[in-house]
Amino acid sequence: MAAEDGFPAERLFNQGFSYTYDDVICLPGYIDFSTDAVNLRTKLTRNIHLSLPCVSSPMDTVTESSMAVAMAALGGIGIVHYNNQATEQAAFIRSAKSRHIPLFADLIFKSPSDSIDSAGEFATSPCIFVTQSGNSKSKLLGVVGKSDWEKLSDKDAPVSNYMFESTVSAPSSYTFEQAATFLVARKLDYLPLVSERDGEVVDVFTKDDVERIQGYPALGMPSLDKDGNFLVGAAIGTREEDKLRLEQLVKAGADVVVLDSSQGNSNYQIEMIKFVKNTYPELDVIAGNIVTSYQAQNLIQAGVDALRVGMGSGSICTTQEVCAVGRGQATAVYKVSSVASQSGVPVIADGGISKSGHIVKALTLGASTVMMGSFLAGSSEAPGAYEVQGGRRIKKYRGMGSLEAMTKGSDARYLGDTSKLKVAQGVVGAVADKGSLLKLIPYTMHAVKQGFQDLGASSIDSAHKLLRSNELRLEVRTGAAQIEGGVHDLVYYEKKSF
Ligand SMILES: NC(=O)C1=CN([C@@H]2O[C@H](COP(=O)(O)OP(=O)(O)OC[C@H]3O[C@@H](n4cnc5c(N)ncnc54)[C@H](O)[C@@H]3O)[C@@H](O)[C@H]2O)C=CC1
Ligand SMILES: O=c1[nH]c(=O)c2[nH+]cn([C@@H]3O[C@H](COP(=O)(O)O)[C@@H](O)[C@H]3O)c2[nH]1
Ligand SMILES: [K+]
Repeated sequence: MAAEDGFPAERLFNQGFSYTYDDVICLPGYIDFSTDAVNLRTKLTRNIHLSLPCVSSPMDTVTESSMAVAMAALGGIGIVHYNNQATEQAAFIRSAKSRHIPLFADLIFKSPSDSIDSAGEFATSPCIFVTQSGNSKSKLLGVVGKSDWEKLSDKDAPVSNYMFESTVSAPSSYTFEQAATFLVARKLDYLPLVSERDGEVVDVFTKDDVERIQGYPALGMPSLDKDGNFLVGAAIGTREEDKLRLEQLVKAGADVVVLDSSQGNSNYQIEMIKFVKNTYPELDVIAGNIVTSYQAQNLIQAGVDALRVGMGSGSICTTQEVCAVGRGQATAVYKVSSVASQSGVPVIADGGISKSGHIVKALTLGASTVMMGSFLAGSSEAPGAYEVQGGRRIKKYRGMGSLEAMTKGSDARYLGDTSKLKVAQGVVGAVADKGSLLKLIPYTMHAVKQGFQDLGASSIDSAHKLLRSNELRLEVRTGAAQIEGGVHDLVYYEKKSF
């Protein structure tokens, strides 16, 4: 029996302090396996398994179709936001479910009689597709490549005059490897991927994409539904109209629904959980957000399949300042998961993740997955374009409770209902460019595996066993210990993570 050292979680988190990830530190355990032997396979909900514990947040600057596709391709999942009309949210889900490759081309369509005004029209795609309707909802007639258009003498001519009609395409069911082989073998610059069902162009795959994706770490096991399509989640609210919204989302193929509120322990959520469970018994429901055991018990009793934990911990959140309600995220995750684990309900640690070490702590303190907003919002798969500010590439990131997001939401959801008083619980800001998720997530997960190895946990389950058996030992870091734990006393340094 080893000498008593450090505190077990149940003692550390019962002293009346609200701790966040940075306040606590895990003491190392015993290593008898390699980093590569660490398996991060986990559960999002009672019935949904993921090969990575990563979830993207339902925010309008984080998760639309490109994010959902990339997250699922990596083995995590994206939750599509609902700050829009139900038809738009359903379209994001349909689009993500129709893809098999983590690409993010923003396709441009023209009808045969349209012309192309400027090279700027090719900004997001190397080619422009021509269909009868001028949108994706009809069969592909031809393609115009940017370099071909630039060589034209009469640029005002309708595209039908010069489009390339016998375009080579591949079925949208192709995997990355199949499509890459096809493109390389035929020496193509780009390859449209076309739905076998109706001939619609689902995506376009370029030579650059092949090279880019081949330069990233190998994709792990993707998150797929029973038909082999990517798993995609969707968020909704708890109002009457959200029931109608949900009907459209389920038709579009949503695999799981998140009831998105800042304080989930309400009659509105409990009623909605019951409605969803009665109407769609096959659909898993994630409720929240919550931070206490009491809140957890209520939602578990109502029949939730997972709990989303975090109130005011998010990078853009001002809830604790405005409402004086919430909890330090480490305490919240530990307390909720202690109750939820007794009923087999997985916990999603939502908000406050800015480093791989935070992910290690969240999972070690009982969470099965982490949900991230700011960590992912600077990736190329997040919605919106990059801007350059002070020589840095940045992307906009905003809270869903910011005035700006609420105004947009009310316009879309409540058809311009501006009569309600709105008080912000979030801010509008920006985050730094992080490149593609296809690189960011594998490196981050490798760092998490290194943390697990140090702890002596070869899986998320074994980390939870160490926690519950009190073998996991923790301590609170003083302010000085936190400074010591970071980089210090250097005149100059460059921090490059991978
Ligand atoms: N995790 C966090 O710390 C926080 C997250 N947020 C995010 O901001 C967004 C908005 O959050 P909330 O303001 O909590 O949204 P919400 O729509 O759940 O709640 C807004 C207000 O409407 C009320 N309400 C909900 N359903 C109702 C019904 N059926 N009938 C009557 N009243 C009803 C609620 O009680 C609340 O007062 C969400 O995306 C949320 O995730 C906002 C603040 C904190
Ligand atoms: O108090 C809040 N006001 C807001 O406007 C807001 N918008 C999002 N969220 C929550 O923050 C989480 C993302 O946090 P991170 O950027 O730290 O990952 C998200 O997943 C949400 O739980 C909000 N909280
Ligand atoms: K905060």
